[in-house]
Order: sequence, then C-alpha cells, then structure tokens
Amino acid sequence: MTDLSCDVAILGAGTAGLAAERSARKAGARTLLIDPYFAGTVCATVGCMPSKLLIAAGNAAHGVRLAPEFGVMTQPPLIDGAAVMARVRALRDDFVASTKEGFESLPEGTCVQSRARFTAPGELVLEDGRRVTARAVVLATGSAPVVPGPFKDLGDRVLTNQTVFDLPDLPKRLAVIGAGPIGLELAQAMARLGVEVTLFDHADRLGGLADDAVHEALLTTLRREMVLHLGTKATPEDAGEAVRLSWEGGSAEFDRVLLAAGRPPNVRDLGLEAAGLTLDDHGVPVFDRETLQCGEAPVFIAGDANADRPVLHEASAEGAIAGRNAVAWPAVVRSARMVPSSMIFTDPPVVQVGRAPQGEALTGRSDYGDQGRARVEARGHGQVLLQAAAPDGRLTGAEICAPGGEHLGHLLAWAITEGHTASDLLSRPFYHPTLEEGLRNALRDICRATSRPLPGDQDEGAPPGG
Ligand SMILES: Cc1cc2nc3c(=O)[nH]c(=O)nc-3n(C[C@H](O)[C@H](O)[C@H](O)COP(=O)(O)OP(=O)(O)OC[C@H]3O[C@@H](n4cnc5c(N)ncnc54)[C@H](O)[C@@H]3O)c2cc1C
Ligand SMILES: NC(=O)c1ccc[n+]([C@@H]2O[C@H](COP(=O)([O-])OP(=O)(O)OC[C@H]3O[C@@H](n4cnc5c(N)ncnc54)[C@H](O)[C@@H]3O)[C@@H](O)[C@H]2O)c1
Repeated sequence: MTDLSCDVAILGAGTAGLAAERSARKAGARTLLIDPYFAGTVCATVGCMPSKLLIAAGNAAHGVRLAPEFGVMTQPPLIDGAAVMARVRALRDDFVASTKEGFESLPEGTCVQSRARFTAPGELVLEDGRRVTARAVVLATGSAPVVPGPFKDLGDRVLTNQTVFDLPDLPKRLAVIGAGPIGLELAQAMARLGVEVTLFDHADRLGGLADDAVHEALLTTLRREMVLHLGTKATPEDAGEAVRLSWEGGSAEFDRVLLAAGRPPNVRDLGLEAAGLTLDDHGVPVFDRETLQCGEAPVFIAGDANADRPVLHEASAEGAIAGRNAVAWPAVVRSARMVPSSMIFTDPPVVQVGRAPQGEALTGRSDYGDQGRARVEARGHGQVLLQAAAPDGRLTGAEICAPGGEHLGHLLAWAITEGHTASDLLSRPFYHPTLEEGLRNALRDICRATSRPLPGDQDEGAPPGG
C-alpha cells in the first residue's frame, strides 16, 4: 500500500468538491479527490433534479385539473404512480450519468474511493490505512437528512430525500415532517399526484418566510391541496404496515412518512480536532465566508458542509473559491459573495432574495391576486414584498410567493447586485402583459417613500391588468 501526497486534497466529490478540484487544478495544483462512493452529486441523484422531476409531474396533473377553468373540459387526471416514478428515475439517471462522466474525465489517479479523516494538520488517513499528505485540504462533504430518534425504527415506511425517489409507486397516505424547501416541494408535488398529504412542522411558519402577507399567500395555496399542522410535534408509533402519528388534538395512520426536517453537514468523523480547527456549537469549523478558510489553517470548507448557504449555485461558487485559495494559501484572496437567494419550487414559487436594509426600511407590495397576466392564466394569487434602503430606495431584498416568482427573483437579485433603486427599475421597459409588470406597484410604493420622484417621463397609469 503506497501512501499518497498532493498539493490539495478535496474531501467529497459533489458539486462543491468537483468545483474545488477544477479550480485547484487550473491553478496548477496536483489534486486528489476523495469520496467513498463517487455516486454522482446529491443534486443529480437525490436532490434538485429528481425533486424537480416529481414537481413537473405534479404540475402536469394540476394543469389537467385546471383545464375546465378555461372551458377545456377534461376528466380528472388518471395518475399511474409507477409510470410517474419510472420517468423520475429515468431522467434522474441521465443526469447522474453525465455527472459520472465528469469523474471519468479527471486526470488518472485523481479519484480516490474512500472516506478520509485527519490524523494531524495536513495529514489524512484513508479507510485502508493509507496516509495522504496534502499542503491544503478542502472539506466538501455535503449534508445528510436528519432522522429524529422516534422515527429511526420504522424501517422503509420512513422516507427521506435519499429514498423517496426510489419508491416503485406513489403511496396513498403520506405524512411529511418539516415544511422547509424539501417538505414544501415534495408535499405539493405528491398532493398534486393524488397522494393524501399531511404536512407537519413544529414551527409556525412555512419555508422560513418572515412577511405575514407573503406567508399567508403560501398558506392559503397549500391549504387547498393538503392538510397542514403547524406549531405541532408529531410522535410516531408502529402500526403494522402503516405508521401512526399522534399530535396534540389528533392522530392518524399513514402508509409512509417523509422526513424533511433538515440536512445537517457531514462533518462528524472527519477528525477535525486533529486538524487543529476551532469548531462551532454544531461541530462545523469556524470559517471566513469570503475566503472559505477555516481559521488560519490551510483548510477550506465549501458547499453544504459549511451550512451557510446550502443551495447549488453557492456550492459551486464556494468550491471554486476554496479550490483557488487552497492553492494560493497562505496568500488567500477574498471574494465578494453573491446576493443570497433561495427559491422553493412550489406553485406559486417561494423566493427570498437579499435582506432587509440596515437602518430604515422602505417597503413596497404587489398583490398578484389582481395581476393581469396571472389572472389570464388562472394563476391570480400571490404577494411580493420589496425592501429598500432610505433615503434613495436602493433595493436590498424581496420575499415572494407569486406566479413566476423564480423569474421575478432573478430579476431582483440582479438589480440588487447592480445597486439599482426602485426608480432605476421603473425607468426600464416592462413588456405588457407579463408577470414582471406586477412588480411596478411595489416599486412605485418605494419610489413614493423616497426623496426621488417617480421617473418623470414614465406613464403612471396601468394597462389592463398591469
Ligand atoms: C431534495 C433536494 C432538493 C434540492 N433542490 C435544490 C434546488 O432546486 N436548487 C438548489 O439550488 N439547491 C437544491 N438543493 C440543495 C443542493 O442539492 C445542495 O446545496 C448541493 O447539492 C450541495 O452540494 P455539495 O457539493 O455541498 O454536497 P454533495 O453533492 O452532497 O457532495 C458531498 C459529497 O461528499 C461525500 N462525502 C461525505 N462524507 C465524506 C467523507 N467523510 N469523505 C469524503 N467524502 C465524503 C459524499 O459522498 C458526496 O459525494 C436540494 C437538495 C435536496 C436534498
Ligand atoms: N429549491 C431549493 O433550492 C431547495 C429544495 C430543497 C432543498 N434545498 C436545500 O436543502 C436544505 C435542506 O432542506 P430541508 O427542507 O430538509 O431543511 P430546512 O432545515 O430548511 O427545513 C426543515 C424544516 O423542518 C422543521 N423541523 C425540523 N425538525 C422537525 C420535527 N422534528 N418535526 C417537525 N418539523 C421539524 C423545521 O422547523 C423546518 O421548517 C435546505 O437548507 C435547502 O437549502 C433547497
């Protein structure tokens, strides 16, 4: 058994790890990419892509149910659960295959299939006892679903994002525990596919939304499609083929329980103490968001492993920063980070972009219940909150639950990045009739609250439904 050495060792061959490896190699480093499975990224295998595939199926069924609203008469959709799941897996496998091709194109000897843990700063040991010495290390080990104690002994009646997409058929009665992004997306998709869904969260808010009106818009949508129990703790017990959940004021049996109660980082068992790192209360190394460096050590942490911004584009960006800085160490370079954003692909989508300003906040609202294009498409429901800084109305943040939210969210994230004011955006074209037009009400609210007038050469009227 030959020990290994490299300039940069990357633990984890997911999105962040692959980006770190690419960026370190581009900067001239000899790299080793260490992963126990090389199964493909979480995004492709059990994350973004299969969840979006299930959502697409749910939305197809929803479209059929909505058709009579347009005078297009149909029968209720007949859902072939096995066919739905087969399509999810077939396309998922395509995405996974292309991720795996990426492993094959790496220089020979780069991939090391094993788990690694630190034995000393700059020194790791693999499962087979081989030692790896590295000038710098990137931690990109991702995250994994939490399974609270009482749910642990219920076998395959309990699902997580790691198992739900392998169901051969859709369940009849599904409990979803956790109303974060995973719980919301999958609960709605399943409900639209004819599954009787009950969604539980011990918090009172869905999807971490702060604004009451935006939250209410999501709540009313979901209440039409499933049973919701918020601010409730559900306790499971074995009920033979099913699971019985009990909560204050009720109890019911479910064929399956989907746990979507969070995904803590995979940082245990990495021997982080041996690496001399300072850990926070959750065992995650304390790190600098702009360099991804852990303290002063030649160790960098990227993607879900640092639990900072657990979304795909950030995993990829953080991997690139960490890989480059691992090579540059000790001369690490600070990177300005992107405007934070999160998009939950419910219908309507739930979007959070940027943040409230420091100091006085100017706010504007748009009601998509009365928005032209949304009503044309029988999607007239939703709320947008825009936040801006005084005195000039520079946009800083948004909370959205409205049709087209993912597109509105991008527009706003880019405007915030550019430092645009509400007045700046109102001076730009808004094509009619689009969902984007709906933003103008919120932008005008902000404009009126600032020292800046509405752009003088813009009509303040509204086209039909605009
Ligand atoms: C159901 C679901 C839906 C999602 N949908 C979206 C979405 O629509 N949009 C979005 O932006 N984000 C979404 N996300 C989040 C996104 O998938 C993650 O933020 C992203 O995949 C994280 O990438 P990563 O590289 O940090 O982790 P991963 O891709 O999980 O990679 C971590 C790697 O580390 C390896 N590893 C673990 N332990 C060790 C060890 N000890 N040594 C070596 N290697 C190890 C693992 O095998 C794995 O290959 C979703 C997530 C889930 C679960
Ligand atoms: N569209 C997207 O970008 C997308 C989609 C899915 C997942 N993700 C990423 O995956 C990560 C994990 O998602 P998640 O939804 O599992 O986690 P989360 O931490 O965002 O949400 C978990 C939810 O479960 C609740 N909860 C926790 N324990 C509970 C319990 N015992 N009983 C009832 N409720 C409980 C919490 O209050 C919270 O609302 C997210 O941080 C997100 O960034 C992103």
